[in-house]
Amino acid sequence: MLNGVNLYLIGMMGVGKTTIGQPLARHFGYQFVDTDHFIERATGQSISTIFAQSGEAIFRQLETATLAEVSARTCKVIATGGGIVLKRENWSFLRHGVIIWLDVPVEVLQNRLRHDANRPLLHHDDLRENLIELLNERQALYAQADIRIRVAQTDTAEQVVQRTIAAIADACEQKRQLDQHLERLNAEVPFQLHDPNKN
Ligand SMILES: Nc1ncnc2c1ncn2[C@@H]1O[C@H](COP(=O)(O)OP(=O)(O)OP(=O)(O)O)[C@@H](O)[C@H]1O
Ligand SMILES: O=C(O)C1=C[C@@H](O)[C@@H](O)[C@H](O)C1
Ligand SMILES: [Mg+2]
Repeated sequence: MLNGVNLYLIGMMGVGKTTIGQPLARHFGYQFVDTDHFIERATGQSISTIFAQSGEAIFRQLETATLAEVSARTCKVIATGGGIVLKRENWSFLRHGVIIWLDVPVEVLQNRLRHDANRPLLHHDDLRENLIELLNERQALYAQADIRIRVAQTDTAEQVVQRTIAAIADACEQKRQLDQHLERLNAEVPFQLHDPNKN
């Protein structure tokens, strides 16, 4: 169905990109890659340590280099870092594949991330405000995805996976129909070259 085209999962910290990406990859017979994990393995440092010792700008450079490397390959489900949408350059890689936004309400994220100490951009003294601020900055960027999956408080990971698979199938079918329609149009109205000898 996908012909090797990569799937990119985008969205805020804690939306479930890593959790959903693994079963999604199994379903399509794809390999799962997580850009955060890739960076941690390549540098031998945790994301928190990279932020603390080298700063966010260096982390973002590593993130873009990682995205470039994995985008050169096919048959991947790629869980991206929550901030991947921030750099325009990253979109040229994301657009190589199908981009899926996992859209989860702030209240749900707040619950999931309450006890998480591994995300350097989270301030636990006012987690809710912090998440709202980040989301305000990024919402319009996430919305550029090809597919938006709205996840409710009660949705299990398995339900989200099944809904995502169905949405990908729909998107592929729409693309197939559009291609077929364009092919028919091309056959009906052949492109005519201008003949300079005819007035
Ligand atoms: N549908 C779900 N229902 C309940 N819990 C979930 C669901 N999806 C993910 N979780 C839980 O939420 C937490 C965050 O999920 P995960 O680490 O997959 O998010 P992420 O998008 O990869 O975050 P990050 O951008 O920080 O890497 C995990 O503890 C995970 O088990
Ligand atoms: O939302 C973000 O900017 C981040 C999300 C995480 O996945 C990591 O990539 C890092 O903590 C930054
Ligand atoms: Mg993750």
